Amino acid sequence: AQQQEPEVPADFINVAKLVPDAQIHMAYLGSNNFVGSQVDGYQANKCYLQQNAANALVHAQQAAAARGLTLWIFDCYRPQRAVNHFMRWASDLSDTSTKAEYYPNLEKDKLVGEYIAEKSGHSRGSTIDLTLAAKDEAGNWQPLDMGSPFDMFDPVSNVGNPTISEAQQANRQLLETIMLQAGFKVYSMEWWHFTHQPPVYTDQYFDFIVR
Ligand SMILES: C[C@@H](N)C(=O)N[C@H](C)C(=O)O
Ligand SMILES: [Zn+2]
Repeated sequence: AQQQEPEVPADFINVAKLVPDAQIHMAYLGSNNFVGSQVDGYQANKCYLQQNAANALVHAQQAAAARGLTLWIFDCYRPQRAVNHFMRWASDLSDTSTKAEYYPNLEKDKLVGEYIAEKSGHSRGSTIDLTLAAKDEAGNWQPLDMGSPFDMFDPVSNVGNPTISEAQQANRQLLETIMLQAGFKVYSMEWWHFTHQPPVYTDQYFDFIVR
């Protein structure tokens, strides 16, 4: 008999329904990510979060909008099978095809732990990876310059890294302030990674497919 796929938990929300103006660009749905291919468990460009985190994100979007900006989302709930895919990728030290773009200064065997979690808050539904975006002259949203791209696994992505410009530091600070005021805490190693406080689930790792 075919195995049943887990359902979306009742208290998980499709964020686009609450925050329709946010830009959603789920990084692990396509191949433009550190794995270099579509990641297991992502089948749609949808951001799911646990209800409390989703409600809080409404406030973050309002604060961004008040400054003429919008939230630009890279990842939200992450199925455990995606994390398992990351771990398979990380253990294959012969595949370094994305090194130049995503971890130019670190060895691949140093990524799991500080930069990629084996048990991720994303799979508990209260964690989101995001940045801020502004409209360009043509009226298209463009991510602000944060001094390093999303998923650049490198000290330059650490919060408080002193080597980036003042403007880049100010952009990171603005993102952190907006998210902090909405109830999220930044992860010190990655300027884009925020967890809503207190997370509702602390040791449950969900595995429903994003579709
Ligand atoms: C992989 C990166 N986007 C990320 O979210 N890292 C943290 C540590 C995680 O995997 O939870
Ligand atoms: Zn993250």
